[in-house]
Amino acid sequence: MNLIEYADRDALMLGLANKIAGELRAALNHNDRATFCVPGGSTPGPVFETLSAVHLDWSRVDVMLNDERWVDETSPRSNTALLKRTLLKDQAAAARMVPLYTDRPTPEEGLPLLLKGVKDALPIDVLLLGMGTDMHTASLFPGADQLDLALSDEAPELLAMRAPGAPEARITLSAQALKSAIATHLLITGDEKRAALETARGASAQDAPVSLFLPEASVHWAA
Ligand SMILES: O=C1O[C@H](COP(=O)(O)O)[C@@H](O)[C@H](O)[C@H]1O
Repeated sequence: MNLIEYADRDALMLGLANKIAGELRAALNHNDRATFCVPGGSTPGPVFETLSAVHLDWSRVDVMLNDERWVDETSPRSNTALLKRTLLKDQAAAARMVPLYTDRPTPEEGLPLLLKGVKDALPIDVLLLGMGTDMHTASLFPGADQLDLALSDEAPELLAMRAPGAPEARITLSAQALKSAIATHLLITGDEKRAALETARGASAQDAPVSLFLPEASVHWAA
């Protein structure tokens, strides 16, 4: 694990956005298209805002969420709506979004309609992950109903997920799909998440799903 500590959150968000932009540019130099896989939640907004103004050939970038809450875009909990508001505008409006939500009552019913788009976008070039204080990442939650399958080598690329710590049903990329990434970054802020990171380093993937990604990840932290 490569832990990078920043003087403050502004420096973190700017530094991480610049690093990701460089990695996307490098991927586009070698391939026709690049896949950028991103978290939702409350933390990454400023990174997305900075990236949205960066000049690169966004028309060749596929942007895909790590996971989505099964709510439509009118909900303040929609990761898709967050992404449209903060990243997919300005220069980055030209990027292609890979949907992780469709208007069906449950993720099980929606998943077959989304799977091909996800498969076509894999492997991931640049993976940005978030983490909850419970050490979940994407929607790989400790105690989730399909966690064993999602962490296994037999997992499909996309799974429905329900967990005691998650208020609504979810859809998530499996660990294997996320681990296809060439570059992996974990974005965390605050003392509580820093303490959770230290706990995760010595914990199993069942107890701390984020631990699975730490060996390859650059972890970006500011208080
Ligand atoms: O529910 C989610 O939570 C995590 C962490 O979110 P944060 O609000 O603590 O930043 C996020 O990475 C994930 O994509 C999201 O669905």
